[in-house]
Amino acid sequence: MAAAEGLRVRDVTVRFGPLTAVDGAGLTAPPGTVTGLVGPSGAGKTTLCDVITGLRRPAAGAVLLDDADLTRSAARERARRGIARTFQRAGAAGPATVREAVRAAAARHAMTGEQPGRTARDRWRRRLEARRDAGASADALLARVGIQEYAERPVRDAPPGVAGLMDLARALATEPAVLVLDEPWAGLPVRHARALEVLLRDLAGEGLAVLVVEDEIEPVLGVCDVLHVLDDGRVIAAGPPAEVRADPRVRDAYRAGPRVTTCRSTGGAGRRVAGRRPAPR
Ligand SMILES: Nc1ncnc2c1ncn2[C@@H]1O[C@H](COP(=O)(O)OP(=O)(O)OP(=O)(O)O)[C@@H](O)[C@H]1O
Repeated sequence: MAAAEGLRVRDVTVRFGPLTAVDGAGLTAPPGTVTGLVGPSGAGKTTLCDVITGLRRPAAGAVLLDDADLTRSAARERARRGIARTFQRAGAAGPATVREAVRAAAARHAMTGEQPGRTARDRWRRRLEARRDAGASADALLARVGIQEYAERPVRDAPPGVAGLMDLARALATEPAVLVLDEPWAGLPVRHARALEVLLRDLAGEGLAVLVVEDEIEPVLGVCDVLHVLDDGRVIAAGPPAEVRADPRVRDAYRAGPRVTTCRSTGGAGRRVAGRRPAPR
């Protein structure tokens, strides 16, 4: 069997009408590694994550996981193969508690994920056991991401940072091989932010390929092994975080000032101006 190579994204291009949001971008996120993807607002990071997770079909390029080409696979198939994701605006509506939301993810995974076993009967028995244990799994995951004290709160009342960690717990409930985290530090109090850094390192230590996406370089500087910088849809630098931060092209990209982009909320008809970003210090 081929060695696990993790996630490989090659030459991806996405267009929205006349706008090229992602322009031949590529990156790798190997197992056992925290990989960073940063770039000024509007650079194309979320669109690239959508391509990785199967929510958007690219005009060109490929997404590979180990030796499988997933470019044409549906989002559900990618999730089944172990690609999990959290979103920028996390959380869910409805009356469910934080614990119930995580338990439901664990129960769903118990019934749909791969289970070891020699016979179909063995595998079915394991599924039922895993579903029965989903509550205990949820409690362990909530403790792992550090939000057990919010377990009985309705999801809709969870502060944004807690909702993000709940989404992370739900993603971990699927026992992923690749974890794509879109702005995971948004809204997190300092205590949780530091704990998240440690958790991401631990997850990589357990063999996961972690891809963490942020606008700014600073939040990911201490946690990533490799950093990619996206600007105007192109990867302009990749390598060790400190070297990438010092790269003049990266400093220029962050200094470039407001970026005029096509506005999502108007279906591409309007324009918006992204805020000025401070250059990395
Ligand atoms: N559905 C869409 N229709 C039209 N334009 C879009 C759509 N989605 C994204 N865009 C545009 O594509 C470009 C890249 O957007 P994207 O959200 O991927 O950037 P980003 O780097 O994730 O930005 P942010 O950090 O602000 O989320 C932007 O110009 C954006 O306005």
